Amino acid sequence: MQPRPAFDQPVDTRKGPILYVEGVSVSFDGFKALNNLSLYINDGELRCIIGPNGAGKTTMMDVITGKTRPDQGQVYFGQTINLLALQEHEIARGGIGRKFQKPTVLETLSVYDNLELAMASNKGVWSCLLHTLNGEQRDRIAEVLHLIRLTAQARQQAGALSHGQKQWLEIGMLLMQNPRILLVDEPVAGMTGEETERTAELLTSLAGRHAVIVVEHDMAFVRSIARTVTVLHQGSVLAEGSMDKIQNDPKVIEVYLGE
Ligand SMILES: Nc1ncnc2c1ncn2[C@@H]1O[C@H](COP(=O)(O)OP(=O)(O)OP(=O)(O)O)[C@@H](O)[C@H]1O
Repeated sequence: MQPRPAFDQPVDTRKGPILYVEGVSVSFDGFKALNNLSLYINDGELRCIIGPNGAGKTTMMDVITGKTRPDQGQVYFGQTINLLALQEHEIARGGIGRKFQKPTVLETLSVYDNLELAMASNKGVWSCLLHTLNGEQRDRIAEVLHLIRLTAQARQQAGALSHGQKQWLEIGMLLMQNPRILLVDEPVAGMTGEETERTAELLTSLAGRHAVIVVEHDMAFVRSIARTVTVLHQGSVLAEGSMDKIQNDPKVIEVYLGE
């Protein structure tokens, strides 16, 4: 039940970065949603991406995950794996997981069954649920339940979870595939203050074992988790650095005050 590797070579991160986005441009009817965008993410780092509406954040994630093909540029997973040569499902199975804003958990199944299914996304639902798990697989589910703080809810129907818990379950489902990179889109939208705090703890605990790229509008949340922040504007990187550096950057202040 291990995820099928999409690549026949290991991800080469010996130079540091696990993701290279270089000179990427995407046009929609002549409008440049991404304009010569270059961005490097180190293995295991937690990176926050911010930017005003329409800055290109979603388009950037679409390019990394193979949903949108750029007109120009290169995207590499480690030094050798050309993501632009792969299909969306190959990229997902090969180690780049994406969490969309809206949770897609199976509401009538238990939390546990959702995680079990996520471990074997290429098998049928029933063959997976009828299959007996081995010890290693059970350990992995227990480990992920603990990480996402849903051990006590393991046998509950996913539909009965709070909004925040559903978001964590979805992150857990991605973790079952052991991704090297996790892309997380607005993880705390609609969450309570306490859920937001727990999400910050969860995402920071994942960094190190996974590279985590978080796109988020909530600046207080970004401040609470960010080491390095990248600001996108008009499809390019406007500024990059620590939260303090970003907040005092006149270009960034202008873009945000101009909104
Ligand atoms: N399929 C599309 N067809 C035409 N224009 C598009 C398409 N997708 C995105 N755009 C345009 O490209 C620009 C960048 O959009 P994108 O969704 O990447 O920005 P964003 O930074 O994610 O914004 P938001 O914070 O509002 O989600 C926007 O002006 C958007 O209208």
